Amino acid sequence: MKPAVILYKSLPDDLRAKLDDHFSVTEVDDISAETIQQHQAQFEQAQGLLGSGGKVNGDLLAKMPALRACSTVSVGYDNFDVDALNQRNVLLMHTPTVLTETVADTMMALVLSTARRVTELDKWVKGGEWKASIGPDHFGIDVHHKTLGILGMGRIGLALAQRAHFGFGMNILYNARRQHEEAETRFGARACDLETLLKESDFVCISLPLTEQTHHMIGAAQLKLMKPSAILINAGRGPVVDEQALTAALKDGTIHAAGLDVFEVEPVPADAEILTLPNVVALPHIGSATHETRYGMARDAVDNLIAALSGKVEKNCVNPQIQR
Ligand SMILES: NC(=O)C1=CN([C@@H]2O[C@H](COP(=O)(O)OP(=O)(O)OC[C@H]3O[C@@H](n4cnc5c(N)ncnc54)[C@H](OP(=O)(O)O)[C@@H]3O)[C@@H](O)[C@H]2O)C=CC1
Ligand SMILES: O=CC(=O)O
Repeated sequence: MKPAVILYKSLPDDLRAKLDDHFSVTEVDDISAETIQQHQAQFEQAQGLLGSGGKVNGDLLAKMPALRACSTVSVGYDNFDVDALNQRNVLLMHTPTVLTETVADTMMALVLSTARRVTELDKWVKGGEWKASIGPDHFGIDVHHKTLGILGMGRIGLALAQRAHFGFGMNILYNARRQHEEAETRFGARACDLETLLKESDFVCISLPLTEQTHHMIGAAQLKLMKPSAILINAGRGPVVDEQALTAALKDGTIHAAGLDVFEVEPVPADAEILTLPNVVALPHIGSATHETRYGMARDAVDNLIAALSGKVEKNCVNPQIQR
């Protein structure tokens, strides 16, 4: 008999067929308490769980006693209680690497669109406001040859550094827990403490995971250290930045602008004050959202679950130490 799995994200037809070849699949809309109650027997029997969004914590695990592996269609896994998974010997698989370049492209798009006011001026032109040659009121600021500080010099940070260094001749600063020799030798990146990075960067770019240590790593005190001309880009996770403090800093000129792909609450409420600010470029968490990359992530997530449930994990595992 094929192992039972719960699928809580729709997949392209060919990948769904591959999943069906290996498993007996129950597809659900989400992993809310209501859905679990509706499909109680299937959740109880499931050995695998594949999808993204929604919390996987002790409460859910208690309802899935047969679970052996989770496969998230994302690289970030802050939705998962890894300690609870470890206690139950449940493998957690994720999709690093496949999305790295695409997310770095998105970050560079936020750098350019905030600095050159692309979305603001697009609205202005389409609103019929362009009636004469533009003057300083509509000027932006240069990106090339400025200093770009990266918080989190992992896979995505490195890909961003490559673009900024080779594409735009930028100086690169970074802050991480350990030294990243590749970034230093290939892109001339300089490791520095958070305070120095905030003080010296023209662009502060966040590609950090959300953890207890990174939660609100950027708050009012940190924003005050930044240059008034500086721009904050966040494509890591919303709660790494205190959004209320950021809103205040953008309103009172503590910093110049922000480009945000992620928010403390997602979807960001339509009446959030931060969305009313002209110096904010807001995106709906599209870091990896291209057809090619989203397909690649779904493909990897399916392969990851097959590997995990057949005892053949070689990569993409968050907690390989618990392999039985
Ligand atoms: N907006 C979007 O759509 C997307 C967002 N993301 C987010 O980007 C994050 C990063 O992805 P990726 O680059 O692949 O991950 P990596 O694990 O490769 O990189 C994470 C980096 O963060 C650093 N870091 C972690 N904790 C701390 C800390 N407390 N202080 C300083 N540095 C820290 C790590 O430091 P060290 O190297 O020293 O260990 C590492 O350099 C994901 O976890 C996810 O949250 C990812 C994909 C898409
Ligand atoms: O936010 C997206 C991810 O893959 O993590």
